[in-house]
Amino acid sequence: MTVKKSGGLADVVAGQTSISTVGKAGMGLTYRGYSIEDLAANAVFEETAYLLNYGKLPTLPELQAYKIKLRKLRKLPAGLLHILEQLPAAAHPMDVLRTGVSALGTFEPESSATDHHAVTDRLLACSASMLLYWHHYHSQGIRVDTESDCDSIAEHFLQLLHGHSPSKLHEKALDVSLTLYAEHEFNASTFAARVTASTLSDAYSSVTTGIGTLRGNLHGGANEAAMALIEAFPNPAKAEAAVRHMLQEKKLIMGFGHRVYAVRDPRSDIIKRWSKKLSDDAQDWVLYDVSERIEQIMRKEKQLFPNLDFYSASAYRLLGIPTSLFTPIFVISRISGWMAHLVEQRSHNRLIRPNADYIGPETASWLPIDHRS
Ligand SMILES: CC(=O)SCCNC(=O)CCNC(=O)[C@H](O)C(C)(C)COP(=O)(O)OP(=O)(O)OC[C@H]1O[C@@H](n2cnc3c(N)ncnc32)[C@H](O)[C@@H]1OP(=O)(O)O
Ligand SMILES: O=C([O-])CC(=O)C(=O)O
Repeated sequence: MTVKKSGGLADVVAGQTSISTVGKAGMGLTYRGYSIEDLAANAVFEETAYLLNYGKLPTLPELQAYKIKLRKLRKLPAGLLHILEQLPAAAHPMDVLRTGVSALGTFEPESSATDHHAVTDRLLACSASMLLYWHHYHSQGIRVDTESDCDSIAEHFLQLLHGHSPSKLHEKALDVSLTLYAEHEFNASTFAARVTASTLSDAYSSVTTGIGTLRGNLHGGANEAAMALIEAFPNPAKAEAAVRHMLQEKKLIMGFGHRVYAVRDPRSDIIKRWSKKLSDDAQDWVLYDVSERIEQIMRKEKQLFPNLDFYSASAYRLLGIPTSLFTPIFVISRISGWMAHLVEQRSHNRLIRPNADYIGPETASWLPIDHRS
């Protein structure tokens, strides 16, 4: 008999949501009722973010207006540029984004006069600007202009990173990835962001909470950890030997397993196909072949499947993205989900404050300081 592990709020229903379904038999992953497969195949990320935050798919004029609105919000305040310049070159980009979002909240605080959509739009539009302004300033001493006419967030990101327009294939690959990462019910970072919202805190605080929670390797940080693993191997045979050894040593293989999904993460199949397409385009299959071999071993030895983070790693590398920017891309996308949850939490708010089972010492008699050893 398998004994189920306790703890970590596993299997606890902590509230209701109408934003997405995760792991519901017969439904799969949906955002506001639309399947992730349909969204990845047909929607652009801005359409997905609109759906999550406005509760319906935009019409063509609404989508065009939304994209234009986001395009105009890419410029950063001078004070924030100054702060980004002061951050260390060795900082992790997740810390840079966490600090950047927090700082933006001081320059453009959410007030009763500002609706939450304004914060969502601003953060969606300018988080790539923050990240890549800091990146170029510290890696090359260049102050990049973060304003651009790029049509999409994906194009804006890749153009700012590489200094030239991405191919349509590259833009679409990143765009699909943003849609896949946008929302996932009560995952750890969203739940943490909702806890913050439940105290009636501001939207920047919720998003900052989300970033801090996403950063760890058991959550968003797994895409960077998966890359470190995959790129350590020159071929599938070496990967197989090393992963078998890691499993014997009871090590975690990042990018595998999931708290809610039991047999597959539906997003993984989609990003895996994009990883293959990008490998074919580059005529370079090493990362893909190594990844597939690791997937085979994990299925065979542990009955574990890749989650979204695993094939995102090779896909991002094929887009020429440095590993330390992988989890920040997750942030750029997940802002849409965090903000949709903040609004949902606020719409019927009650402070989130569970109980704990006390397992500490019985009442102790007070010990004066000179009696302590
Ligand atoms: C987009 C996302 O955030 S998806 C998640 C990204 N995170 C990762 O990929 C990190 C690697 N994966 C994991 O650590 C886990 O699978 C989690 C954190 C995602 C889920 O954790 P939990 O639901 O608590 O699963 P739990 O840790 O109890 O795993 C059950 C068993 O499978 C094993 N297991 C789970 N995932 C892995 C893995 N990736 N590699 C090796 N073994 C694993 C555990 O060691 C555990 O074995 P045990 O019962 O012998 O101790
Ligand atoms: O749902 C989870 O626990 C983690 C995850 O896949 C996500 O946040 O996308």
